[in-house]
Amino acid sequence: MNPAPLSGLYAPSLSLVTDLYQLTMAYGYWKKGLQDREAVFHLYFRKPPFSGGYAVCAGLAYAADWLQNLGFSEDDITYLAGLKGSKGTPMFEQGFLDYLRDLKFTCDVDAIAEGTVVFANEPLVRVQGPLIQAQLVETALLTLINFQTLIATKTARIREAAGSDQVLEFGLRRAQGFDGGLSASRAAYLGGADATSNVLAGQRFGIPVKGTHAHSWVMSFEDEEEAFTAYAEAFPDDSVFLVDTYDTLEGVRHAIAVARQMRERGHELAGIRLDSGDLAYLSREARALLDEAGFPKTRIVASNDLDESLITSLKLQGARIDTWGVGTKLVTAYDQPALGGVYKLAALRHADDNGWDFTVKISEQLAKTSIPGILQVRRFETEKGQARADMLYNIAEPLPENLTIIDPLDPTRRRPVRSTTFRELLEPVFRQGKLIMTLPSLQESRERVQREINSLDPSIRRFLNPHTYPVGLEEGLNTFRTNLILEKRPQRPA
Ligand SMILES: Nc1ncnc2c1ncn2[C@@H]1O[C@H](COP(=O)(O)OP(=O)(O)OP(=O)(O)O)[C@@H](O)[C@H]1O
Ligand SMILES: O=P(O)(O)OC[C@H]1O[C@H](OP(=O)(O)OP(=O)(O)O)[C@H](O)[C@@H]1O
Ligand SMILES: O=C(O)c1cccnc1
Repeated sequence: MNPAPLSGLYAPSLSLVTDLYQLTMAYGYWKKGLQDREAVFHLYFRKPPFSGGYAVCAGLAYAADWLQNLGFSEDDITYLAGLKGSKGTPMFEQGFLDYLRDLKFTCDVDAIAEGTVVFANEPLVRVQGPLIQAQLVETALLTLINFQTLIATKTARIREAAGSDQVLEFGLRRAQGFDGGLSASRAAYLGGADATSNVLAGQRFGIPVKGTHAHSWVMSFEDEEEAFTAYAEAFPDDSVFLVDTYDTLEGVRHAIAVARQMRERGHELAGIRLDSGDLAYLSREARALLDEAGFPKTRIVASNDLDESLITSLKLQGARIDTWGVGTKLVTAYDQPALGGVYKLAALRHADDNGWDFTVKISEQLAKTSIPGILQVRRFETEKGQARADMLYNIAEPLPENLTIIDPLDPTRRRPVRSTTFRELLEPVFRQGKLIMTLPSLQESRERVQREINSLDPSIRRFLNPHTYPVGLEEGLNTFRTNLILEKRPQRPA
């Protein structure tokens, strides 16, 4: 295998992108001599975002880039050496700082490919290696994967609502900072947007860049016709006029007048954009005016706080919109601005022999109780590639011949597995710290998203009260987990 060189393409090599507690724990492990004890962590979320039925996995390319460059620079070490505890003494002793200076990433990492549809409790990333390293990478992995998975999922929903219409991502100005904007543009393209207005995302990732013009363009001329004419002179074959600065339908008439002059010079008006008012009514009226005037191919672009539910509603209202410009609500994931992905310890190598101690974090709610083991996700499919059910199982234990999956939240819900067609979702990405996966291109991951979403039943894809896709624990894993919970939870007398 010959993995693509990443080095800094996605994530700058900033190993201090972490929470202080990762370093204090690391110091503690080092002092106790536990730094090299082998550990396994899983990164997963507990509920798909937006009250939806699925999520689209994203961010692995960034995570792989960041992991590949993990290491503490002289500047990092100097900064850490200056950190003081409450008594004014150095937080970390010199021996530990020397250890950090020489630290190289040596873990195994398995992950689900970007663009795959994923569900609650499924490890998107599994990290196995020295405890100190596997713990240190938690924060960065969560930062990168939570946000991009969230935005890719949001965009997949917007793409679902838009059907085969064009979707343009316009969010940079409303994004959470430069990087929020850049990684949102990448995740949005992966999730199904056709292009972005974000020029840096175009340069960095090869995403097509597209756009129209602002109201200020119209306002800086004497009148609308003059503004449109001037824009058409600059872009005779690529003009999309924003028609709502003063009065939308008057604006459409002015656009048509300029389009006629353009046609005389051998050019066609590409489109108009509506950015306010009743987009259903105005798009129908605009379409009628353009068609009557002989411009049936001039596209209608709409923008203004759009999201998947507004797009669905506008389509139901018979809107005649060809292109949806979506900004704020996409890049900020407005209705659920964070994915609550977590990173939990699931196994520790015995101190004295080669076996494993599987670990569980217990919670009052079963939904928050973690799953022990070294997990793999097996997706059972029909012959035609429709996803039927997913099984989480512990690769450290043998699988029985007859498989049964059990709902982790309700052990009375069990399903025998009949399907013999399956694929294992977690794939090797790093072995002993070396990137061994040839990461797919952004384009390939984008195509995967649409294939993956098509593999889901419409009942899981719908926005309102989607059906829950079956994800179960393999029977042996379920029994093991139940017993482990019983063993760890104090049995208080009633
Ligand atoms: N037909 C429609 N049905 C439902 N929502 C619509 C419809 N048309 C537009 N909207 C949405 O309604 C919201 C408010 O739009 P509206 O144009 O009234 O407000 P605005 O942004 O303040 O406009 P203006 O710039 O004219 O003040 C926007 O999110 C817009 O996308
Ligand atoms: O509504 P969103 O989904 O966030 O899409 C992006 C918005 O950004 C622009 O507005 P803005 O008022 O910033 O600038 P403008 O003068 O170009 O309209 C554009 O006109 C959209 O309304
Ligand atoms: O090109 C556009 O029309 C555009 C770009 C950014 C934000 N709103 C609109």
